[in-house]
Amino acid sequence: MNFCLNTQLSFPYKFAVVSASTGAGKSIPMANSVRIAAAQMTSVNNLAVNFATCSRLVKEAASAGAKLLCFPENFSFVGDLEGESLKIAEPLDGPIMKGYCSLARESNIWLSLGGFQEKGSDDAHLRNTHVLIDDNGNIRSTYSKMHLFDVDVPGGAVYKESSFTEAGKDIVAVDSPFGRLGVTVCYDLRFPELYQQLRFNHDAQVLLVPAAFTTVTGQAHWEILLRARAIETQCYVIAAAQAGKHNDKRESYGDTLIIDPWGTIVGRLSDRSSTGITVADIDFSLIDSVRAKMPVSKHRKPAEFWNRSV
Ligand SMILES: O=C(O)CNC(=O)[C@H](CS)NC(=O)CCC(=O)C(=O)O
Repeated sequence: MNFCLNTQLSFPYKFAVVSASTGAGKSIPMANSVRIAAAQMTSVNNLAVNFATCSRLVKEAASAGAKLLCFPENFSFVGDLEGESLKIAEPLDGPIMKGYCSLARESNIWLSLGGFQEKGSDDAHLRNTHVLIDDNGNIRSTYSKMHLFDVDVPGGAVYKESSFTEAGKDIVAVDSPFGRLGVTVCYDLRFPELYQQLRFNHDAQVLLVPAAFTTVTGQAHWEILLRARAIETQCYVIAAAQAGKHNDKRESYGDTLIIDPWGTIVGRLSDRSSTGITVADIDFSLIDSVRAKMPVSKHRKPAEFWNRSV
């Protein structure tokens, strides 16, 4: 086993990051860290095709030593026509989710499924639900997207997510081998208060932001927003993205990113429109050192400070 030494200069002081390599070119995570991966894909309106893609990416992630693979919003289906998503929406104990639970169990890997079309409270609505599955195939948490994308994208399409989707109301943070995960979806990214809650009231260390950003807004805002969330919360951010043309009407920006708590991009695919994975090690000592050197949790004003009558 040989050791490769790479010194990360992104922090205000030099520190050596030593990662062991197996000699076969595959490094293994440092002592106080764990390997994760984020997937990028172009989901289509075919459940079996998307499941096959996800299965292939799971194998890639597992062979890279990742213990968690994060998939983007709409991983299992992107509708072509109006209402197609509603037709395939299922409950969490339906065949679609059962298939992904088996995939997690058989591959011995945790899966973050960034936006499952979960059957809603009536036939006209679904929930856009982020499902976290452990490596035994058990559902560990579900979070339904809180902020719905009702937006007239400048120079792009008009979206009305609330016309077919019910908004979630619950903030979800869950303990895992990858730290305490703050669970969100896509458009939530634009609402910093959710991430402030996840960090400061729910002790999140790693924020999950699976998405299907439009090409117009992705070009303008995707990386900036993600790096801002990582910096202001001092958390890792794992942002698995839909990429490329889903059909003749819909295209996603892509650019799957993994960002460390200092705001440094530590994972990215070279082609933001390709299908594949990017891998990074969650370094818990980096989270602790960033937070110790810049104790924003001690410096921030309490809620009552802002609500006081002046
Ligand atoms: O369509 C679905 O099934 C799931 N929902 C989505 O993918 C929605 C559109 S309806 N997309 C976004 O939220 C993109 C946000 C975005 O692009 C931004 O915030 O800039």
